[in-house]
Amino acid sequence: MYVKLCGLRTAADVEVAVTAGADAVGFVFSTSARQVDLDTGRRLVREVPEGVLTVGVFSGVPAAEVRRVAEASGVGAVQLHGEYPREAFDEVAAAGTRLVRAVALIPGTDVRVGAFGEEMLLLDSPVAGSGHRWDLAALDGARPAGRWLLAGGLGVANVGAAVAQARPWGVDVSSGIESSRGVKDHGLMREFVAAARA
Ligand SMILES: O=C(O)c1ccccc1N[C@@H]1O[C@H](COP(=O)(O)O)[C@@H](O)[C@H]1O
Repeated sequence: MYVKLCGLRTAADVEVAVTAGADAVGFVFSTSARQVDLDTGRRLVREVPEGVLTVGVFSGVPAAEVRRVAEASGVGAVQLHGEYPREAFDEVAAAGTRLVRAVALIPGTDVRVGAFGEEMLLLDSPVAGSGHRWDLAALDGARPAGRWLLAGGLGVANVGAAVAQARPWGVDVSSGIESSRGVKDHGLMREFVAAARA
């Protein structure tokens, strides 16, 4: 079970995520209570050992700016949420990063992994980073194949059941590992990684 912990903002967050065994760590560069500026993001990326994927998370940021921040911060991957067209993915890919496409599972959504050139698909609630759950029954008949991550309102108490029902390749979490909005709870981070893999 691939585990990504998102919305990290401090060196201590990064250290806990890495020692807990996260496969990927996310830094939000767009407007959010979890937003990090470029200098902070660059510094945190340097704290992450090789083997753990660093992901820059963006929503509503023009592709050219995403590419600039991705290059300047040194993230290994970019996660794009929302209405980005295929051309935006191509433009960001030119920075040499890996790509994660984040979408909500609503009618008409293309849920083929790689359809926009991405390596991983992330299925999330319609409001990214809100901690809202969504109806996993929507996956019936629309379950992607391959490298897709489940997100949206996951936490220590529900990740096991969610994984059993959705059968994702991996999971991603932000709100569920916080003590208050934007503040990571290091105990919950460790417990979440263990629970996701239990
Ligand atoms: O966390 C944010 O503030 C955020 C902002 C902009 C785009 C994505 C964001 N977070 C992503 O939301 C999902 C799930 O979050 P949650 O566990 O429901 O809080 C996760 O992929 C985050 O990367």
